[in-house]
Amino acid sequence: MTITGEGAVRSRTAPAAVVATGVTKVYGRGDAAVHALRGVDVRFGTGAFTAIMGPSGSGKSTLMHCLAGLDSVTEGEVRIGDTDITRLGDKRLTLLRRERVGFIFQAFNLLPTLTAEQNIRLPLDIAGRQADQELFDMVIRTVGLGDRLKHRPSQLSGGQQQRVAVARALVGKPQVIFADEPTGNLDSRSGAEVLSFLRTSVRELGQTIVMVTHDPVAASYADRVVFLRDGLLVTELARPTPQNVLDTLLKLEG
Ligand SMILES: Nc1ncnc2c1ncn2[C@@H]1O[C@H](COP(=O)(O)OP(=O)(O)OP(=O)(O)O)[C@@H](O)[C@H]1O
Repeated sequence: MTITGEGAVRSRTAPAAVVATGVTKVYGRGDAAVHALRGVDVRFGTGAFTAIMGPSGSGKSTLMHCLAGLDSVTEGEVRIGDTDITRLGDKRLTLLRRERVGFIFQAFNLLPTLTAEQNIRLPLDIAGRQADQELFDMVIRTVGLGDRLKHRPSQLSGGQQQRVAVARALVGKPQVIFADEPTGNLDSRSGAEVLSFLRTSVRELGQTIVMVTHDPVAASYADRVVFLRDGLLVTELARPTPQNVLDTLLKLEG
């Protein structure tokens, strides 16, 4: 496989932000057991934008939840930086998620009674951390929310709400952001805005992003796409385009 392009090279050569080794996940027991992940080895380079794709039921969400410490692994190891998160107790895992990981979900998960600005600052407030004002201002500028900071979520469009959620994930300077179908609830124009913003945060802030998506266009914003089938990582693409992502998916589904 030919790998060219700055982001694609960085995704392979940069020190890893997240590494999964031999990750298996079995839900249930006996006859009812579902082998959602069957031994996944994958690394995500620092400052790279990686998409996880695969047919329905291939294990994308399970993998993301295991990588983010939202679900336990059955076997294997997941490292975020130099921490093996599979060995952490609940308390330290909660702290690690709060301090070192950012999340963006399909449902924007904003608190309706707080303004956009309060939502953006909430994770820092909960962690008792001060926002880095320079970063905060830059994120607000880049995300184009300057005149919307005092609005509540119900007064914002879907695209603006998701941009608030992205800003909220970024201002904590997390080691990695996990995004689960971040454009799943958006029309294509708003989706493109959110994805461009994610790309900018990778390019300009060196943010590491791991995104699960069904959408070949969304995946084409990433530096690299890894593909799952039946709980195994089967192939990957560097410098993805909507067309080569779609072709790869069709092959996997065929
Ligand atoms: N809590 C659970 N209990 C039992 N089985 C589960 C659970 N969560 C997921 N699974 C099963 O694990 C497999 C992988 O599911 P997962 O949601 O990770 O796939 P996915 O690739 O994200 O799917 P989709 O694209 O449809 O969202 C599926 O067979 C699913 O039915």
